[in-house]
Amino acid sequence: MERVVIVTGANSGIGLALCERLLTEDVQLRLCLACRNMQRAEAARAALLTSHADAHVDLLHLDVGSMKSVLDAAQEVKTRYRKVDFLYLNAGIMPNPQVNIGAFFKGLLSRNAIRMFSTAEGLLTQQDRLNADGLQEVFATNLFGHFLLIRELEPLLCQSSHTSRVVWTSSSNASHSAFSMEDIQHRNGTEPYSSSKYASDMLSVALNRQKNSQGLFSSVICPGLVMTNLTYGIVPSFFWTLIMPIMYLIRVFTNTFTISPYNGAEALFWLFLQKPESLDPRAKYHSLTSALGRNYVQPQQMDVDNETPEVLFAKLLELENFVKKKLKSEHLDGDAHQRKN
Ligand SMILES: NC(=O)C1=CN([C@@H]2O[C@H](COP(=O)(O)OP(=O)(O)OC[C@H]3O[C@@H](n4cnc5c(N)ncnc54)[C@H](OP(=O)(O)O)[C@@H]3O)[C@@H](O)[C@H]2O)C=CC1
Ligand SMILES: CC(C)=CCC[C@@H](C)[C@H]1CC[C@H]2C3=C(CC[C@]12C)[C@@]1(C)CCC(=O)C[C@@H]1CC3
Repeated sequence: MERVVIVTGANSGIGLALCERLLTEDVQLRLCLACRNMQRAEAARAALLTSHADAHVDLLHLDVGSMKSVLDAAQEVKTRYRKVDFLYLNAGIMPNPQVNIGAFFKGLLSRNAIRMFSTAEGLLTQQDRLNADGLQEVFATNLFGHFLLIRELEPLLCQSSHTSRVVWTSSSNASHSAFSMEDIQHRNGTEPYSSSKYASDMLSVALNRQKNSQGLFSSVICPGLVMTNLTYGIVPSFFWTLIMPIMYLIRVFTNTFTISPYNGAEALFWLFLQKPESLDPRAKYHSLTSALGRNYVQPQQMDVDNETPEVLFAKLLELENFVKKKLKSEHLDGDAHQRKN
């Protein structure tokens, strides 16, 4: 039977590069691009079909930052497919990023310069906002929408007859210190991106603990520093072009400067080829590119303890209940309003 692969945020950057690589590997796949903007999704589909004319590429409307959209999309997936083999949780945002220039120059002169270039630790802050569901937008998009999607697709992902995989596009910028269990949405800080990515690392560990026995395996990757719309939002593209020679020089010292979306998708693609039983549930798989341009994947243990992931999982379940109740009551209010008029 053909394998079903769903990729969120598939219309650009690392997600689109992954789709291209998956079809090159297996043109028999049923590949589903889950995107919030259907025009961009159509364009991505057309681009994929240019190089893989016989491919089966489906489109799914999914705004992973809107809980109603996630529930509707999951319903649609359940009517279309009988199983999901791979669910790539790749959509992500970093709104209003600010680079701390002072910290950058200080870091440049310190012993931690290479670490700073690979993790951006202490360099970046963002300004988040509330979305229409009353959730912090970065948390909702990067983590909670994906959590809800997994929960809704459990009947297709947790089947004893075969294994399914979820793969999180996390980041080296995920940071334990940015995350607080008392403020999982990061309402009060200025590093919502680091917090959401750290939460995805923990959630993956919790999912493995709870769902491996039901045939569901979760993995985490970091694509390295890649030139995409996300990074062009941090520093304009002309600046990246100007400093590109310096970027290739830095690559000599840190192989985390993967730069192209194709290279960045290395770990996502590599995981597609692996048997889930052979993977380490506590590892983050890094896409790396050597100074000579060779792509490879290296696992690194995540900074996650044994208990905290379970606490986060329980908190997310609570929030799921709350959000679903709220959506239901809004729906009933809407119906009553319509009957009145
Ligand atoms: N670039 C980098 O250096 C790094 C990126 N990452 C992660 O890689 C992932 C992919 O990002 P990247 O390719 O770089 O950047 P892009 O901005 O090119 O891709 C992000 C994708 O996510 C989609 N997306 C954003 N919000 C939503 C939403 N609410 N619902 C559905 N789709 C959404 C975007 O759609 P649209 O086109 O409509 O905006 C786009 O397709 C992200 O999770 C990011 O955090 C991690 C480490 C480094
Ligand atoms: C000379 C030079 C390369 C200057 C650029 C300085 C910074 C703008 C970058 C240094 C490390 C980068 C980095 C990211 C963004 C741009 C930097 C801060 C990310 C945070 C992008 C998104 C991620 O998920 C991880 C990246 C880590 C490294």
